[in-house]
Amino acid sequence: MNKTLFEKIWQHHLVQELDDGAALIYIDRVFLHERTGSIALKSLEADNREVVSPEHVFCTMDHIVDTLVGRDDNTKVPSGKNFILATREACIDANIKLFDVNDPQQGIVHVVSPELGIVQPGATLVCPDSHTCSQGALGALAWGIGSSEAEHALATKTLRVSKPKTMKVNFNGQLGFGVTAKDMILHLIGKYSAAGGAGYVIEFGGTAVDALDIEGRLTLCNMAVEFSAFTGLVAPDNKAVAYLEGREYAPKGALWEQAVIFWQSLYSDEHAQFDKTIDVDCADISPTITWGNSPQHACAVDSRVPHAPIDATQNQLKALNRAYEYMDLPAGSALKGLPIGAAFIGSCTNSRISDLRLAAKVLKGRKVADNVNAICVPGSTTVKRQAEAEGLDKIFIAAGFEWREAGCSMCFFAGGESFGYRQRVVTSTNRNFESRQGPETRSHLASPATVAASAVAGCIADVREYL
Ligand SMILES: CC(C)[C@H](C(=O)O)[C@@H](O)C(=O)O
Ligand code: SF4
Repeated sequence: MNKTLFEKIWQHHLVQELDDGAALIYIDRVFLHERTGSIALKSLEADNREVVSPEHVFCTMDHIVDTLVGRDDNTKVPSGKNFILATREACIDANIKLFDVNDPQQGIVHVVSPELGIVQPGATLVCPDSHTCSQGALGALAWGIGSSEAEHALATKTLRVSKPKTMKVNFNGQLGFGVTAKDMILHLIGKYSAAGGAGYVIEFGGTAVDALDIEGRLTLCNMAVEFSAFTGLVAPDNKAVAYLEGREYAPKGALWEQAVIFWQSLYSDEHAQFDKTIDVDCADISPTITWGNSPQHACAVDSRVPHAPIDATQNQLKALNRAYEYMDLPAGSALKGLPIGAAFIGSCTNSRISDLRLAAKVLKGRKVADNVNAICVPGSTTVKRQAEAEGLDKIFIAAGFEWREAGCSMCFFAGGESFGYRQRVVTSTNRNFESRQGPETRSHLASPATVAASAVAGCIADVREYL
């Protein structure tokens, strides 16, 4: 007894302890995408190995696929089409379920998997993509791997894993007005650094996490990897059960009843020991935005770019000076009111229906400022259709947003499109690394509500003034 949720899932999947402290872990599901999945499948084929259990493998076109309306297999990025064609062919050969370019269920892997009930509480799921941690929101052990590990998982349904330490992060109290799951995770990383979770699997809990809906928990877990964690997860509760019921790949009938009973055993026991615990008081969290070139450069939207701490090391000083220079924002600059050139709502962090509803609430009856290139890319075709059924597309378009097809799009320059040289972008994505959204783009990570408010204002804005 007295096990953490992670320990329970680990024990259920332990095939064998290995000599060096690592373990062989059983893998329930593998999800692939055209950027890295095609490489794993091709290499498996070259080695004359087979996908051992194709019914547990899924693949989607999200990273390179174009998101312009009327798209086909052609892409903005040279050679992108080859990835799409190779992925399609490999999935057909291996008999893998593919959510192809114009499939009604296509979308970003971490949006599609929960949406279709492919990820489930207590399961292990891997994908050669770092934001697989998102899917821990449903109480699964889901983590990002490399292409060669994906090959191993495809061929053997197992993976060699070094056991992570355990961390509990409690978000206590209630979220303030205008504060979302995105602000929670940016605040955490801003306070404890982008390396704060290194070596740990993090269970998120506390009253504010209990109060989040599943989509908010997906956003929270999405950025566990930006905290350097092995992955993040949330214990499945009644909301998780209700969320999964009736979804296409969720169990049905008697299997559903059995699954729910099992899922109800998935929580950390009262006296379970974590290697580390962090308590966050939600009263301290404001709408949060990043100012620099790392997700740890996060601060309240109504604050100023921080000065280097007096005890900063030479390396820290160097990194801070680079961030000030790259972002063209000296220490002490106010964030609110800083003019922007673009606004992006999308990505596996914040492109679900609740994100679009929230942004539409801000945009309704308002117009995007002149000179702001505003783009909304729904996370999946299902989200897009749902938004259209609710009339949200009309609100986005009337405000001056471009309304796109689903995919990773401009979260990641690999899609071949960019916001332009040194453009300042307020973005609902998860990475603000240098040139992430195009050559020397200056990305400010924030919630979709803050992105919408900033698009309207033409500068970084405090969403509380727009709700
Ligand atoms: C291309 C892919 C491997 C990459 C990742 O692993 O995260 C991408 O999704 C990203 O967000 O940078
Ligand atoms: S939306 Fe962005 S962060 Fe998410 S998987 Fe795609 S490229 Fe990676």
